[in-house]
Amino acid sequence: MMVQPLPPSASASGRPAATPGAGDEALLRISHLKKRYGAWLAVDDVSFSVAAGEFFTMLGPSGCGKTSTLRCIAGLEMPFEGEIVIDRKLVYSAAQRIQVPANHRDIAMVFQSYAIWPHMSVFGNVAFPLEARGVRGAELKSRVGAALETVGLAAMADRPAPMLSGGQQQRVALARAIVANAKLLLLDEPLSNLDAALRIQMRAELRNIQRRLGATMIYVTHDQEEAMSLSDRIAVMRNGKIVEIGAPQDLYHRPRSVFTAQFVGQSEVLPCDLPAAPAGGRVEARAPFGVVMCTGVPQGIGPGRHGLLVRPEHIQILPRGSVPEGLPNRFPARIESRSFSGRLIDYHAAVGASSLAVQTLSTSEWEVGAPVVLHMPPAHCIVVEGSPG
Ligand SMILES: Nc1ncnc2c1ncn2[C@@H]1O[C@H](COP(=O)(O)OP(=O)(O)OP(=O)(O)O)[C@@H](O)[C@H]1O
Repeated sequence: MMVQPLPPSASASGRPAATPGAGDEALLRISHLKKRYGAWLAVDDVSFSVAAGEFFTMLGPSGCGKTSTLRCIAGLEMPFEGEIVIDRKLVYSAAQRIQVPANHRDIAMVFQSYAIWPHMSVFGNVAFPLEARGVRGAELKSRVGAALETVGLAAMADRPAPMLSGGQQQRVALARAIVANAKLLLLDEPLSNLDAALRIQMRAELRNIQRRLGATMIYVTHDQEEAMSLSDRIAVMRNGKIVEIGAPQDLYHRPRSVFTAQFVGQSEVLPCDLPAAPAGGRVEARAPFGVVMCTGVPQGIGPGRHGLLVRPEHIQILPRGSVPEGLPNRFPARIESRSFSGRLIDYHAAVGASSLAVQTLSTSEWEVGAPVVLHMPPAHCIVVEGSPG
């Protein structure tokens, strides 16, 4: 293994070393990673593992440290603390003063800008990483052909790179990344320069390619829909730290933190008070408009100020006067606004001094000003850690 000594300023973390042990199946393991630009701490104690064949996404707002973390994995940035292990090889360790150069890590990268070479053909672009490793002749032809086949560009091998659409250029970049069979594919907002329709089409293609190849992908995006549709697991990031890691469904339906609840799904979170700790997975939360029975309570939440999340599609609008007796979480409300978008209608309803977003199928319509009852099923009333700002 080629090892580049770290400069004398790189310090040991003092934490227990996180080297891979016997039976460790993670393809990538990052432990307590920190990266600074001058005085700015861009990556602040980031740790996670990614299994072989997993599609793992770092999601967060602009400037939260996603790209810096990805570039540390690639060896394009020098952290100052922590460890990175790729396929059981220690490629970075502050404690052991190890920094394996980018070209000696078993990775390939796809950038937002595609970074394909305009003076080369499609074939030339995809062949480049193999030629750099000494692959020639029939093997080169067949491996480039297979990569182009995978991304649907086999018929365009001879076309000059500038004579391609944005989506086709992105496919070339993807083919170039997969052609060398690197252990780990790193993708930094690869779809963000494409128009909306093509982005959605490429999402599906990317996921299919990943599944077919069984590739391990680390993906960076600030687009929560993209992250949810592509990923096996998502790390939600904020201010250089990981807030929460989970499967898309879990982060959407059972987020732990106010930040995740708001960022994933773009829902409002209301302040609430828990007078007592949950018992048997149930708790009564005091929201601004009344007491809400919640059964969606993450473990470890205690009494005090928290956030209450009810996704708009989980709130039912019922006519006043015909609400079944004994139905929990019924609140009189008035429709404030409505926005028709074809299959769905987005409402805002005033409940006490609060305004709640409600989304229904357009098969049921309510007029602005209509007096209604909002029903919030307890299983969809989620208490999250932290207080909305
Ligand atoms: N080369 C650099 N020099 C100085 N500061 C940098 C450099 N690169 C990134 N930063 C800063 O580090 C922080 C994290 O940047 P990073 O690019 O990792 O965030 P990001 O989450 O990927 O953002 P985006 O989605 O906008 O790309 C930001 O505040 C950014 O301004």
